This record gives sequence, structure tokens and C-alpha cells, in this order.
Amino acid sequence: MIALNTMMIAAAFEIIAIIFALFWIYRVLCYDHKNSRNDSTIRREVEVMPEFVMEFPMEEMMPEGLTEFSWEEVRQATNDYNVDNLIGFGCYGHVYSGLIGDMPVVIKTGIGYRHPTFLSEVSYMSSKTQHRNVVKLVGYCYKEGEYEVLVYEYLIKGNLQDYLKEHAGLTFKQRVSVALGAAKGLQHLHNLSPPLQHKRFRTNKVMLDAYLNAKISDAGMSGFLQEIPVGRLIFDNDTGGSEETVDVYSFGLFLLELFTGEEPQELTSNNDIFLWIGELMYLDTLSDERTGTFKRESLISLMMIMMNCLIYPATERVNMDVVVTELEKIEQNEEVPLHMIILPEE
Ligand SMILES: Nc1ncnc2c1ncn2[C@@H]1O[C@H](COP(=O)(O)OP(=O)(O)OP(=O)(O)O)[C@@H](O)[C@H]1O
Repeated sequence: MIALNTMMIAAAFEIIAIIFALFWIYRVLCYDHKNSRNDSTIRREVEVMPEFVMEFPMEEMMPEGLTEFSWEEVRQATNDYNVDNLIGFGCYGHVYSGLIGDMPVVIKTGIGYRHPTFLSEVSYMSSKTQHRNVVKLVGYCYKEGEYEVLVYEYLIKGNLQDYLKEHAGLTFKQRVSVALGAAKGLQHLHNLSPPLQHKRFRTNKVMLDAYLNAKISDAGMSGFLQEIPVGRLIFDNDTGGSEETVDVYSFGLFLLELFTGEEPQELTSNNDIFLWIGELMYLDTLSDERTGTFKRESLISLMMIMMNCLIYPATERVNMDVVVTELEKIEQNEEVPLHMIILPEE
């Protein structure tokens, strides 16, 4: 028993040493001093950013490729806004599940909020968020000054945060695949021109379909929510970054929650980040019980990605292209070679 403990502690120290070494090598090699701005510059940018910036074209246009549902269709789909169909209360309004025809949908009712540019916002949102890892906006229902409703595809396994609580036995490989799906969704948003930031990315903004494919929800919603006079929403993530680096930071926290099953803590320095990421070493020693087997180098690569997402100053953070590439490598590393798959006998 003592020997086992000593081995576990030695393994833990070995991993810490490797991570620190890799991290410092990375910093020396990759830090772009010329183009870097320090954190206080970025903080100032966040402070002076106008609160109600609109990120979508202002001219009114009819949303293309979206279905316009009637008030009656929405009323029937929600069983007359029956409490049994109510699945949550979001910042935007009440959220219902229901069926329109035979299509399962999620209906977000923005009643009470008045967006004079609703149609152009919806149009913009839909055109920018068409990706297999982004929850699909299928339609809307709108009458100026009276009601506004967004209709999304329904993802049967709900949000990742709740799913993790009920499925602690999700394997390492499944978690990597969820992480990769979510990363690709964010990568798509960030690579748009101009880039679209999610701004409220976290585990409850990632939905899962029946096959555990991850899709980001509320992409492009920040424009809507900025108009709601609740200060908390605007700079939900004041972790010292602006533009896409805020989402990248959130993605680092998302990974920590996904792989530890614990809610993210407040991390205010690189030291805090090291300490929490270090906790992942327990996954190494407990691998069989909690998350199935996986290779140690995959865990180390994952910890490196987390560190590079969470690092201060924000200008040193990686972008989502790098995150996707690195997660793909981990996924391939965890793949069972074809010749090792034993097929059941006929
Ligand atoms: N497309 C979807 N498929 C399945 N469930 C969904 C979908 N969209 C939202 N939900 C669920 O509906 C509930 C409300 O979601 P919503 O995103 O509107 O608000 P929230 O995340 O609870 O809060 P916030 O307003 O801060 O975003 C959550 O339980 C969420 O998981």
C-alpha cells in the first residue's frame, strides 16, 4: 500500500515537472513580444467598450432560410404554454420544449422584451450560425411590439452541465469528443468575418444530441441580451480579455469542468491555474474507475491546452484553430487501431 502511494506521488510529481517544462518552453518559443499588449491594456478596452454595441447590420430584412411560425403554431406546440412544457427560464425569457408538426423544438419566448430590429438580428444570427456544432435556429414568430419568439432544434440530451452531473462515468474518450465538437463550434464563430464572440460560453451553453454530438447554444444571442438592462450579462466574464480571448478563457474553464466534473473556480493568476489543472493528475491515478483507460500523454496534452486557454495575459492565449488541432491529435491518439478491434463472432 505504502509502495503504491509512493508510486502515485512520484507519478504526480513527474507530470507536474513535465507540464512546467513544456509550459516554459512554449512561453519562450511562442511569446510574440512585439505584438503583445499587456493585460491592463485589455482590461481598459473592456471597460471602455460601449455597453450596447450592436453587432449585426441595422437595416431591416426578412430572415432567409428560416420558417416564420404563426402565434397559433407556437401556442399549440407549447400546449398553450403549459407548465409541463416549460424547461427553463433563461435571460431572454421562458423556454419551452414542444412539437411543431413532428419536429421537436425548443421555443424561447422573448415576450416582455422589445427588439425593434428583431428580424434583422434573427437574420444575422441564422446566417452566421449554420454549423454542425452550433444549435440550429429553425424559425421565429414575431409581431412588432407584441411578441417575439425564437424556435431552435431540440437536443435530446440537454445541456452538458446537467448531463455531467448525471453521468459521472462518461469516458475520457467521450469527453474528448464532446470537447472537440464544442471547440469546432467556437472555431466557426471566431473565424467568421467579422468574428462572432459567444461571450457566455460554458458547459450549460453546450447541448448534446442523442449521439453525444456537442452543439453550442445561444450563438449570436449576445446582441439581443445586451439590450436587456442587466449589467451582469454584459461582462459576465471579466477575466481580463476582450474579443475572442474571453471565449478562449471560457473554453479553458469548460475543459476543466468537463474533465474533472467540478464547477469552475475563480482563477485570478497563473498560479491558481496551475494548481487546479494539477488536480487532473488524479484522473491519471483513478483512470479505470472514473473515466476508463486513456494514455498519459493525452492527459498531458489536454492539460497543456487548458493552460494555453487560461493563461494571463490574455494576448498569449491560443486561438480556437490551435485548440481544435490539438484536440484532434488527442482524439487520434486515443483511437483503437483497427487491427486491434476484436469483432464478435458470427
Ligand atoms: N436546443 C435545446 N435543446 C434542449 N434543451 C435546451 C435547448 N436550448 C436550451 N435548452 C435548455 O433550456 C433551459 C433554458 O436554457 P437557456 O439557455 O435559455 O437559459 P439558461 O442557460 O438556463 O440561462 P441563461 O439565460 O443565463 O442563458 C436549459 O435547461 C437548457 O439546457
